[in-house]
Order: sequence, then structure tokens, then C-alpha cells
Amino acid sequence: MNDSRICIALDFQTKQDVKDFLDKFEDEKLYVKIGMELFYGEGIEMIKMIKEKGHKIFLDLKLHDIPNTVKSAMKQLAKLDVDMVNVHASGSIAMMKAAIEGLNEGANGGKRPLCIAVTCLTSLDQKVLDDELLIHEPLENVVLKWAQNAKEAGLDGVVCSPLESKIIHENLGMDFLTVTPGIRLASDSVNDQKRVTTPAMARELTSSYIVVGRTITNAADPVATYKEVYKQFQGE
Ligand SMILES: O=c1ccn([C@@H]2O[C@H](COP(=O)(O)O)[C@@H](O)[C@H]2O)c(=O)[nH]1
Repeated sequence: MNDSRICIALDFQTKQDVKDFLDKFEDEKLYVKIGMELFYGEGIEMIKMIKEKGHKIFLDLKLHDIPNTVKSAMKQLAKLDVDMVNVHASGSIAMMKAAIEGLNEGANGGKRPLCIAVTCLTSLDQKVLDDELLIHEPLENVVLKWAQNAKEAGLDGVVCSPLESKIIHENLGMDFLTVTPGIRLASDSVNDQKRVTTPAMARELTSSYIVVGRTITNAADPVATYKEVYKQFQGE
């Protein structure tokens, strides 16, 4: 059982928490996501440890700054030998192009990591766009436009919810990746997420990858829960 399109969000505080969690999976090679919590706490050593265990890494730092700063930061991240990194699409096409330039420079002729852009966070809904962000377009249109911008900038795909995967793939092609958090089993609490689906629904809606955090990491039996997510996403 291994599906490198299921990315487990390792939202833990310490290296020890991560070790305890990964040990449960024995020799299984996983795709894991390191976010701000773990990276700010444990840094580059954490990445080395996970790489040594043979897992793939999505480094989810969501860069969002002026193009020059993002380019320089990406040049550094490219040296970490991770598999995927990301930026916020709302930083502009110029910023996303700069991210790719930085990655290419940092990779120094080698293979750069995949680079994807966060569109509308899965914790947002239409009401937040309208009332707080003053974006009065249907959310789906915003996600699609920002995905088009990401493609124009040369990125490999976007982060969106599974609910927008199909329209992105219809417009931008199946090769353009949709990496989709907001995944819950039917019995789970949605917590702070607004746009959620089950793994089975994400498969139907053509998600390229699913990102699953608390459903697995907080489960009484994380390995059994990973298997259930796997079964649903595979359509077994
Ligand atoms: O729009 C986004 C972008 C990133 N995330 C990240 O994915 C995981 C989801 O965790 P759950 O526990 O499964 O809710 C988390 O690390 C977020 O930072 C997202 O949820 N939505």
C-alpha cells in the first residue's frame, strides 16, 4: 500500500513527535508535508531526517513577498532537495515567475522541486471573500483565475479544494496539478476548514494529490486511517 498522491500533513511541534508518528508506518515510504509549525520549530535538520528515511517532502511554507525576496528564498529552498514547494498565487504573476527563477538557479542545473500556488485557502468561503476581503467574484472564478495566472507563470499546479479540481483540469489540462487539502472522512469534524470533501469525492473530482492532516495524525490508529483514506482515493 503506497500512494504517493496522498500527502500526510505532519503538523507536529517536535522532531520526536514526528519520529513517533512515522515509526508506526515501519518501512512504508510516504509523501509528507512539512508546514510552518514543524519547519519553524525544527528547521532543516527535520528535512534531512525525513529524507534519510526515504519519504518524499512537500515543504509548505507558502511564500508571499516581493518578487526579489521570493526569488532569493526559493534559491535557498531549492538546495534542500525537497519534492514540492509553494507560494501564494495572490502574490502576482511576477512573484510566481520569480519563484521559478530562484528554484532553477538554486537547483543549479539539477531537477527543481515542483512549485505550486495556493489559490483560496480551504479555510475560506464566499462569505469571507465578500465581507472581509472585498472580493465579490464567485470563489470558483477566483480560484480558476489564480490557477490560470500560476500556469502562465510556469508553475506546476495549485493548491485548491477538491471542489475546484474539475474546473481547473477542464480549463488548464490534466497535467496541471491540483493539490487538495480540506479532506475529511464522513465521521470527522471539519475543524477550521470550510471547503471539504471525503477522499472518495476528491478522486471523483479529479484531485491530483490530496493533503490529509488531522484525520490521520489525530486518529486512534493512524495506519488504519491512512489505509481507509488510500482505499477511498484509489476507488477500491
Ligand atoms: O488551502 C490550504 C492550504 C494548506 N492547507 C494545509 O493543509 C493541511 C490540512 O490539514 P488538516 O488537518 O487535514 O485540516 C494543513 O497543514 C494546512 O496548513 C490547508 O489546509 N488549506
